Amino acid sequence: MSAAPTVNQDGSFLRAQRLSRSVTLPCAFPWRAPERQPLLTDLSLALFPGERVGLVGRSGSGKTTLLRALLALDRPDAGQVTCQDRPVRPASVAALRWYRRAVQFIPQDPVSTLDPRRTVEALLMEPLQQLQVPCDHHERTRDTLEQVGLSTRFLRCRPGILSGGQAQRVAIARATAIRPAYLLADEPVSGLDLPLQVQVLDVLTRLSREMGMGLLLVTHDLSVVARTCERTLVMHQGELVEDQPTASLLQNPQHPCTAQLLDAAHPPALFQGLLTAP
Ligand SMILES: Nc1ncnc2c1ncn2[C@@H]1O[C@H](COP(=O)(O)OP(=O)(O)OP(=O)(O)O)[C@@H](O)[C@H]1O
Repeated sequence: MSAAPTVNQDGSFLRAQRLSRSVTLPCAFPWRAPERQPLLTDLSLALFPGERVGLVGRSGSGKTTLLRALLALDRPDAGQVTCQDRPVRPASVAALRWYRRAVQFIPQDPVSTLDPRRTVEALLMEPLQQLQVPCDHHERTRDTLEQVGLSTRFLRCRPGILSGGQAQRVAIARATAIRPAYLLADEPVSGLDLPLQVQVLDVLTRLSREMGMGLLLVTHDLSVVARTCERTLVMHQGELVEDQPTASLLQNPQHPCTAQLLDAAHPPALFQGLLTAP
């Protein structure tokens, strides 16, 4: 397990305060004033060290927009993101290196981000080199591959020969090799079949426990957070409408949109052993 990360004054690791962001919609009529569409409205949240938190909401509710603000990929119109008592906003690669070491990201369809020309070893070494992580990069690469349940014989392979589940594990290993204090994952299991979803979620949970790593898991599927997350946030039309321990949220949803998500949640496979450790 890594050393406890430095936190904000309020004990949180990552904090968003009153974030707002809107975009101007294209208008077909030049005589009309352009309309603004709010994407995030006065949104605040705090993520604590080692916590596994789900961020759910229907398609278009603003989850990815929030994630991009938390990752300093977009600048909000108002509000601030703070990590380790330092403001986080878009900046040069060098200026954000400290933050990229602390907070890593798994994008939607992470397998498509693996360069097919490179070996698994080169893919895992890349973030360690780019972020100048002070450790033996070969040793870290081997350890991380084993942590995600893959043999080191895969080091010499290229992504093309890996199965979907193996490639997904390599993508997770790329994000966790630097030992981030927090991992933000955008729909990391969408597009996988159910047994593979379970496998990948269990790898993420185990890594979070073993490394003391916090996890923000974005999904529209409540059964995914039921299996993985202790706390769940619900977004609706750019606002945070619920923030509850996952168990109480599932038993007693407060917002109509949470109830709708619950109705649409995946059939029982992922709910089996609900809220018990995988
Ligand atoms: N740059 C942009 N310009 C215009 N509209 C945008 C822009 N970025 C996002 N949107 C709109 O903002 C809303 C929120 O989008 P966002 O991708 O954050 O939702 P989401 O909850 O992640 O959806 P999904 O689950 O489908 O990925 C959507 O209506 C989207 O069309």
